[in-house]
Amino acid sequence: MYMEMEYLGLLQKFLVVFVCCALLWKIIRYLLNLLNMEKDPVTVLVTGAAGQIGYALVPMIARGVMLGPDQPVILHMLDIEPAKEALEGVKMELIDAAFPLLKGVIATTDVVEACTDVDIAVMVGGFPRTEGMERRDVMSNNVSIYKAQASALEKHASANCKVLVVANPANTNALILKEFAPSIPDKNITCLTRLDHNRALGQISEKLDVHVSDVKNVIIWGNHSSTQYPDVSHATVTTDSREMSVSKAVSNDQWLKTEFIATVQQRGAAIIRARKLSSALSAASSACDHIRDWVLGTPKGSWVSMGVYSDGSYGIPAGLIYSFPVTCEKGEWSIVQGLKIDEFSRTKMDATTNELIEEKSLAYSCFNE
Ligand SMILES: NC(=O)c1ccc[n+]([C@@H]2O[C@H](COP(=O)([O-])OP(=O)(O)OC[C@H]3O[C@@H](n4cnc5c(N)ncnc54)[C@H](O)[C@@H]3O)[C@@H](O)[C@H]2O)c1
Ligand SMILES: O=C(O)C[C@H](O)C(=O)O
Repeated sequence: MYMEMEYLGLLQKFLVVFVCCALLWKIIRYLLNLLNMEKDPVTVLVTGAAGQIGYALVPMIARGVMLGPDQPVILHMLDIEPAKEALEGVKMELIDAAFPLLKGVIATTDVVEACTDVDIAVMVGGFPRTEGMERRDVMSNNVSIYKAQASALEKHASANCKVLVVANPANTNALILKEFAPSIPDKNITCLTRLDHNRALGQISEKLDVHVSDVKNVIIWGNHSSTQYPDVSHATVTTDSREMSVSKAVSNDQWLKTEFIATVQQRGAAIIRARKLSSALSAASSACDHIRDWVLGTPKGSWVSMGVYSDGSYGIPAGLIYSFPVTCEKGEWSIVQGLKIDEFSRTKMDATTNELIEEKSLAYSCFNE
């Protein structure tokens, strides 16, 4: 009898220990889950946020289109005094949309407040060219805007802040920003040519009547302007699980060398003619593609186009922000090396280089104004 009671007591103790351990394990798993679920928020600055691209872009960022569906974000939106009320309206809408990933919103006209602790800066605000305006006046205005914003980013943004310039002239604005933010690494300053890249994919997919995701490895070389060179000589298309070159699939060199190039080069102008406004939803979506691939990496076997600081690759002078084919891994881009450049491509790449050299010297001539 005594033995039996001792046995029951032991069993009871064992059960209590077992239940406690199970509970403890559940609590540990719950805490681990919590840790895994909640990444630290990334702070994203959008300048010119009250404008058209800004209005399309900020909800995409808040929905996770730019940084992924599990990445919380804090949005900093900057615009100028005349757009202050409209900017407040955008903030109200962001709050009303109740985005689960959106952990905070600042809407401000103060460049220092906007740039503080920013991890990613998307520079959409700038001075547009209006009818009858001289290129020099446009450049001079952009120099003063990008000079001030570069200094604020340099002093107040996160140490490894990644910058994407969208506002035109995008390549040269990015170069100005680089010049006035010397402590931001060259590799962190880029400009948007992904829209042109996506336009080139779109044109090929329409021509071949295939889905756009079946086409890859087009290249935009050079400036985000009508001198850019959309190049399909290394592009491929996959149909019925077979990959073949775009030039073979299209089988119309004349079209590829004339109409296709001109359509991509002039697409921005065609949209302005049609909408009486420049592209906004496609620009915003492409800006998300640019940052997403830069931060999270490009898919294996494919590249994208980014305006980056030239290191002299493919004979493009170092010191220009030029669009190259790049792959991205672990938050770093690298220019795709070793592609064969024929004479036709060389001529086109040089033409857009020359335009960028001219823009650079115009910008530098405004530095001391
Ligand atoms: N790289 C590309 O692929 C691409 C594509 C489309 C448009 N763009 C360019 O993007 C820019 C924006 O286009 P949009 O249609 O949104 O123009 P928009 O005029 O609708 O908006 C621009 C916004 O920038 C603001 N702004 C002006 N100066 C500013 C400053 N100093 N600081 C902060 N904000 C400022 C304006 O108040 C305005 O709200 C233009 O320069 C356009 O040409 C580039
Ligand atoms: O704003 C423009 O001039 C056009 C824009 O850069 C675009 O490519 O759609």
